[in-house]
Amino acid sequence: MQMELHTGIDLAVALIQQDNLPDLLNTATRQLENTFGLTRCWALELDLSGRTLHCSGLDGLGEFDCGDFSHPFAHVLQTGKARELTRAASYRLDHGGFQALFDASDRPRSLWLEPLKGDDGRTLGVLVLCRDEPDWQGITGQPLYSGLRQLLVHQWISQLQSRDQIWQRRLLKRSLDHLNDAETVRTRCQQLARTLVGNSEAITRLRGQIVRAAGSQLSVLVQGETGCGKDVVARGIHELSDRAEGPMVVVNCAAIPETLLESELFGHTKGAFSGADSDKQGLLAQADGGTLFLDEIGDMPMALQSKLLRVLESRQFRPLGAREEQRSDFRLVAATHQPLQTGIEEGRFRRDLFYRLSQFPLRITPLRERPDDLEALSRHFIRLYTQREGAGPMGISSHALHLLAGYHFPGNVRELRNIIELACLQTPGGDDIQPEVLRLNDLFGEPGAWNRPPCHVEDGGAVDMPAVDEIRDLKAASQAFEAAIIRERLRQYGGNRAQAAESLGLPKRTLAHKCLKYQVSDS
Ligand SMILES: Nc1ncnc2c1ncn2[C@@H]1O[C@H](COP(=O)(O)OP(=O)(O)OP(=O)(O)O)[C@@H](O)[C@H]1O
Repeated sequence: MQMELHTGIDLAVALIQQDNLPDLLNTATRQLENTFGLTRCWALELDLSGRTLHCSGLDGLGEFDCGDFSHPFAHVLQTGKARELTRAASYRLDHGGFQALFDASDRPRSLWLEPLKGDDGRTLGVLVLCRDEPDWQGITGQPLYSGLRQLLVHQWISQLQSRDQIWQRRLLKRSLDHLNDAETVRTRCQQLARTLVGNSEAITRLRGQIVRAAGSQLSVLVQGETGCGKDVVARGIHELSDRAEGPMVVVNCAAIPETLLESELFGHTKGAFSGADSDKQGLLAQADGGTLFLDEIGDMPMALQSKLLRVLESRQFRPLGAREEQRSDFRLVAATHQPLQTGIEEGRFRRDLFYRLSQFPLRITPLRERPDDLEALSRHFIRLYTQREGAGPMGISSHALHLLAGYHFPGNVRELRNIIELACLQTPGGDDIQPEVLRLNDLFGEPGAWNRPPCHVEDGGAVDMPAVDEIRDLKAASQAFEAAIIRERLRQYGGNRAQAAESLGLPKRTLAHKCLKYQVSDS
């Protein structure tokens, strides 16, 4: 009796010491084997779904579907009662998992199958005892057996509870993280809405994407028509990123002459080429710790594209004339208004560079496809104008907004901004902008928009201009004239910039620069 008490206490202590379910089941089954002289003992665990019993140690065969009555455990669970299974009956059961268990138990003469339930009726699993002596009453009738069995059930439940608690805590943490995450995204989107204005679905979605892009180190490719806000997006990414304290270096690949672009980007040493009279740090080096914004990436020459690809892969580069490689840790944001896909098909843009640039692609919807943004943007530009010029408060009438809504804005938001600023100039402080002062089509207009006699240019094409005595701003008038000529010439050459540039005696890059400046589209 004394002996049995000691054994019982030792066994109980061993069970209580186990701090996870697999160890508990393993210890309990080994104890039962040793204490009661079993050939083998198994503890099958019912999973959370209540549909499958799991038995470890059967090499991938230890899954028992509770609805499959070709193994004996389904019966035991269904009846909730313990039963004996003889060797002869075991042979007849055609279930791979059960046969594996039977084999691994040395094909005993008898098996005792006992369902285990908690006090609350919750089924935990099935206990399987194997031995060659079929007298089960001699074991299951012993107080030591029932004590151990009870303790096993108790510990099993408490392991499940603590596992539940861990899951609950993890779940709670995950949803809190998610909430925090959602809250951060929401605050950052609000912050961004001050510079990237608009309430349309497209812009709201874009703001969310920008916040996510900013939180990563991925290269971002911003695509969108001219004037739709690519620069604003790039700045937003920089300012919301953890590089915000670092520099933001902006390079317009279309505006820098091809011959200079490489030395501008990579820098050079003194004497690297004629005219290089001192060392010069390149823009890549300047962007170290910050963001490099390559605008109009589609205009980057092929030779430079390969070099850029190498830099992006290694973050290393060699200034012109230098012996040593340099390192720069920058995040790249690139932008283009031209579809790079066409450039790739025409062999002007490297496909591998395209993939490298567009790890996080962003596309800005043209303004004409998001009329919901017109009012917010107009009011934003009015506010900027009145603050800058110190003008009195101003609004915009519903008729004026209606007129704007019917316009197609080929120059996108930049064009809207110009239109609003011009209208502000003609609206007295305290008033609302009226439709009459909205000069739509000024730079992009179809012939006749200015309602003036056409001014003929040398090749016979007609360009509409205001009457000379109506001109109040010479610079604006000459620029409008220049833009009109370029537009007309591009139209003549079906949008071919190379031919249009040649016919006007301009380098292609200068024409590209002017198109950019005046928002003249190729079509
Ligand atoms: N959503 C917006 N909210 C406020 N201002 C905007 C928005 N989108 C564009 N703008 C303004 O419109 C003008 C043109 O925008 P931006 O320079 O970013 O366009 P872009 O797409 O980079 O043009 P480009 O193709 O010529 O490089 C800027 O004055 C910019 O501040």
